[in-house]
Parts: sequence; structure tokens; C-alpha cells
Amino acid sequence: MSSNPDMAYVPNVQELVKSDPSQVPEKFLIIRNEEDEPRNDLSSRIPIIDLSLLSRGHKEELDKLDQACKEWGFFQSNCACTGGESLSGNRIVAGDEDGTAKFFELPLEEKNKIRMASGEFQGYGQLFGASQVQKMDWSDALLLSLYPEQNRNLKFWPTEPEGYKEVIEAYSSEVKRVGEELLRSLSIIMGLEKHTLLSLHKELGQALRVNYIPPCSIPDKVLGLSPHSDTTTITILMQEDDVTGLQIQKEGEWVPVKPIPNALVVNVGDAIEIWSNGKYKSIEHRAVANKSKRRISYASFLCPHVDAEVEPFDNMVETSRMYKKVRYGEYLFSSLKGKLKGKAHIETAKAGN
Ligand SMILES: O=C(O)CCC(=O)C(=O)O
Ligand SMILES: [Fe+2]
Repeated sequence: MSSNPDMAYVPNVQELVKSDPSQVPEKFLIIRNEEDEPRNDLSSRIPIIDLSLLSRGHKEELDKLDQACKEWGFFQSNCACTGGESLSGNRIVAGDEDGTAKFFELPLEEKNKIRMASGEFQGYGQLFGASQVQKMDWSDALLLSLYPEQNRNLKFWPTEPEGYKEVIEAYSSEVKRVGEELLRSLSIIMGLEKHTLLSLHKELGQALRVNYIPPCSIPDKVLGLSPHSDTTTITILMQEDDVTGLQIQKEGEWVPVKPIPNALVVNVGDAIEIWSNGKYKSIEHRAVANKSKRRISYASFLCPHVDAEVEPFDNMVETSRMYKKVRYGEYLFSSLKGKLKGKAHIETAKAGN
């Protein structure tokens, strides 16, 4: 139970499904309108970018990145490029035999040994305490801080199944490498020296949220993750190949992001939106549940150090500065107090607010 009085207890969804798969408590039920229906026909237009070309400074690929960040705020990597192989080689996503599936299948008492404590941002459980009036998300999660390394708190790391900890570590170090490459490319397309963004982070922070969305008997009446934008610099997501769950906003429509085997899904976070003075957008996204299959995803959140200051780059300002200077730590921690809620948080960074 959270210590915050307006936070209600967040139930464990996997246990709810285990005890009665046909029952969905009222606090999870949402009303979906016509405009909430996904547009499958737009999925194939989501940009695909070759990260190996980017890291070699390929002009056309950098232009594609610029377009993708401007028009979609999201792109998928072409799997042949990034160490997609070594990522999958680490078997973080390998179906029922992988460490994550085994971890989530452990009895609740076992998982609760690393349960997220109140006021903590690591461990097994949901970060977002839901208030009595808000609807709850149909998902459980494991959240770990990876970088800088001194932020790791081993007390929250799973000790079972054997070897899982090492897989998480190896996967995350690969994601860090890919993320740093991407920050160099993002610096270039913003007209900066290629090391500028990374150095402004002071020390690149990285956290991993493993999302577990159990099957739901009435998937259209719940949401695995409510619409939100990420407060990150960028988020790098790995999703299982066989269940489509992620949907992103594009001109008022929800567009499903169909998994490409071994590919990464990358999205622009609020910090890049601020640095680019709004040219690159941190796009709202959500994850839906599936009727018969559980879905696992791995969201790696790359962000500036808490002391870093984020404000629009002078050369990105054409007419006026759309955002104020924010101290990243303050921006992040104030967002963590509330439940995921669309793009509401970045409004606090808008000039004039
Ligand atoms: O599961 C997904 O595809 C999305 C995850 C996500 O948006 C998040 O963890 O912030
Ligand atoms: Fe997200």
C-alpha cells in the first residue's frame, strides 16, 4: 500500500487473472469510443531506420531520422543493424523459455521479495499508484535502474531464475551502446557537434521497465498502459514478435506498431521535445491487452542526469522559445507523482506556464 493517502492499492493483475480469468474489476474498465479504435492500415507507414548507416553518418539515413522524429516521434530499427542479433542472442526475448517469462511465472511471494517499496522507483510492482478515481492499468511490471551503475540497488534485482540478472545486465549494456549512438545522430540532425547531447546529460541515466500485460477476457474494455508520453530523452523498446500491443498517436488516430523480429522501437521523449524547441515530438502512446496471450515488452528509458538542465537549443529557435529551462530531476520526479496521463506533463515546461 502506498503511503500517499490519495493513492489506492494497486492490485497484482496477473493474480487477478489466475484467480478468475473472466472477472475484470470495475476499476480497470474503460469506455472506448470510436476515435479510440486503432488504424491498422497506417502501421506500415511507421518509419524504419538502419542504425548502422546512422552511426556511419550516412546523410540520407540522417535525413530519414530527422523526418521520423518530426513526423512520427517514433521509428523502428532495421533489425540487421544494431546488434539486434546480440540482443536476441542474450535471449531476453525468447518466448516462454526466457528469463522474463520464468520470472513472472514465479509465485507471488517469491516476486514480492523484490517488491517496489513506497517512495522507491525500483522493484516488482507498479510505479504509478492509481488514485481512487482514476482507472488502473491492466499490467504488472519490474523496474530497475541500470546506469549510472551506482544507481543499481541489488536488493530489487531478481535472483531467480538463475542467470536472469546477467541477461538483464548484458541486454542493457547493449541498449546503452545503441542509445549513445542515437544521441550522436540526434545531435547531428539538430545541427550540433556530435557529442553535445551526451555531454549535456552530464551522466546518461538508464532504467528498464519490463511490462507484463496478462491476457484479458475483455481486452477492448481495459488498457495495458494508459496513454502517456515518456519523460525521457529517448526510449528504446524491445517487444515480443507475436503480439501487437503498442499503439501510437498519429494525427488523432491510434496506429499499432507491428513487431519486426529483433528490431527496436525508438521514441522521442520529452527532453528531446524541449531541446529541439518542439521540432521533434514526444508522442502519446499506449499498450493494449490481448484476449488470449500475455505480452511482454522491455522499455529502456534513457535520460539526463537529475542535475542536468534542459532548454531549447538556440539554433532550434526560429521565432520564439516554446519551453522554459527545466532541471531534469525536478521535471522527472514531479511526473512520477501522477498516473500516466497523455501529454499533460510537458505542459508544465511550456513557456508562459
Ligand atoms: O509496452 C509497450 O509497448 C510500451 C511501453 C511503454 O510505453 C512504457 O513502458 O513507457
Ligand atoms: Fe512509454
